[in-house]
Amino acid sequence: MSPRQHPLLEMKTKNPWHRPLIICVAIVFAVAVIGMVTTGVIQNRHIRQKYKYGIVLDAGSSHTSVYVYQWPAEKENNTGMVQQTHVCNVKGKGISSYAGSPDAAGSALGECMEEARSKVPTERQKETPVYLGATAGMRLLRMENQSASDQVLASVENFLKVTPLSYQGACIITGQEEGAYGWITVNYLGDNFRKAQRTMGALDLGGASTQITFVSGVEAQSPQDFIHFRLYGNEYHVYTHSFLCYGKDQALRLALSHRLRALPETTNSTLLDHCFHTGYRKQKDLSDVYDSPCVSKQGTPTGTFIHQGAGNWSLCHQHVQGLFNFSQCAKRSCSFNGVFQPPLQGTFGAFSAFFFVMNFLNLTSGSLDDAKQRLTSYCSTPWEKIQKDHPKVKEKYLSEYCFSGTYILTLLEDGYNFTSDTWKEIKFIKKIGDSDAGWTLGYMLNMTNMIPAEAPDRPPLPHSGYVAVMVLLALLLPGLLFLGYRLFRRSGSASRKQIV
Ligand SMILES: O=P(O)(O)OP(=O)(O)OP(=O)(O)OC[C@H]1O[C@@H](n2cnc3c(O)ncnc32)[C@H](O)[C@@H]1O
Ligand SMILES: [Ca+2]
Repeated sequence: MSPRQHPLLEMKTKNPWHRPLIICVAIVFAVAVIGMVTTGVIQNRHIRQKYKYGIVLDAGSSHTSVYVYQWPAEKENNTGMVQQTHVCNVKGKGISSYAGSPDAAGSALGECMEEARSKVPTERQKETPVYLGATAGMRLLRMENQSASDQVLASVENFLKVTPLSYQGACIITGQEEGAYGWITVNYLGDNFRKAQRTMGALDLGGASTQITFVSGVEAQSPQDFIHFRLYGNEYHVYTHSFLCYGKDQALRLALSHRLRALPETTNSTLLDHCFHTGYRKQKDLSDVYDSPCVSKQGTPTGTFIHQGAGNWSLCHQHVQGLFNFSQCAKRSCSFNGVFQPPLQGTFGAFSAFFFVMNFLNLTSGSLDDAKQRLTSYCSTPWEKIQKDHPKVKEKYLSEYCFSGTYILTLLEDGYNFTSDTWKEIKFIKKIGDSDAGWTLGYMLNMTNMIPAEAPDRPPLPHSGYVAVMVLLALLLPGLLFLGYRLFRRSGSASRKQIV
């Protein structure tokens, strides 16, 4: 009998797509696939990221900078999310220089505040916090003249209060806070907290103070030099010390005053300075040296002196060493001036003037001995050649690089106890990613509670992993159903064949 004549075999060769059940299953399957793809596309379409913003004013001794930060609105507590998007340097000197005309301190911030505001979308401005932190320049002014310092702070406060932003306050931060926030900044930017990896110490050299901060396993000898942090579920025992008057401008004043002491008290006497280049000669006011609580004086010195360079690094080094007291230490170990410092630990990020000066002198890499040799040759270069080689550099900075470089080497080696071996642990840095190394970011993270003490609980899979697994399973299931159906049919028809 031919297959055409047998009704059962005839049914077997019929096109299965004509069966209503198969058609239904195919339609449902197609709708499910289309639905899945559409949901995936809609769900993952590009959503315009919403950002939050924060502004911090760093009112330093030498100048004020305005920093704008931004971070994704829904990821506030994920570390590494805050980025610096803009910085504006306020024209003129630091706010402490307005002691004689405090009313002008606030309006001096105008241009930069306008620029910073323009970086924040209008609808976010009302909720954008603004903080001003003043550092060593204002600490010195407060020591000298509390009412002048209050008036300067009131002036900046009155100015910032009337901007459309959310003003949160202006204050003089302590040296310890300055050191700790600088340490938080470099480690936040290095993602060391979230990854629970070794932290980096922070070295900050300003105009009026300098800070050293690092994690130490040593028991606290002087509790005031230690801060305890619990960040992201990890404990940090951090040593920090700020040396007021040991920023590079105040150190230069101190050095000049030591040398002036040895001169006869006649006006316009010549001070021969080995930290300045031969050929450098300038008449300066005594008040520029003595007008600071960092410099001891009798009465109010007035008049002028001739500042003349003599370019000799080893003599300059000796003079600079004279600014520190290395002999007295009542604690187990000291940096200088009898200040406790535990043994150095780990790598260090050295920023602000540490970077400006060492970068100019090309000393950011190489050994300590190298640095000394190159500085010896730099300091002995005549002033005329230095000026010719660097016509675009500000004369004040240019004339001071020999002193500043020598001061930095002395502070790091004799002061903080870095050696030829540990020198390589110092990384001279300006920025990490797009953000400047400095205390301002750490300050804002702290004020806005953006680094939680505990790490937030996370689902075991990241979102993308979860979506991939679900899609894979969703595709696999109909496939398996179809395979099962085919197998079922095959075994069904085989048993029917046997019956036939
Ligand atoms: O922290 P405080 O002590 O309050 O001071 P500051 O915040 O004003 O200090 P900075 O780090 O801004 O600058 C440190 C010093 O470096 C100087 N400086 C800035 N840019 C420089 C450059 O390019 N070359 C050399 N020196 C520079 C500046 O005048 C200060 O004396
Ligand atoms: Ca500073």
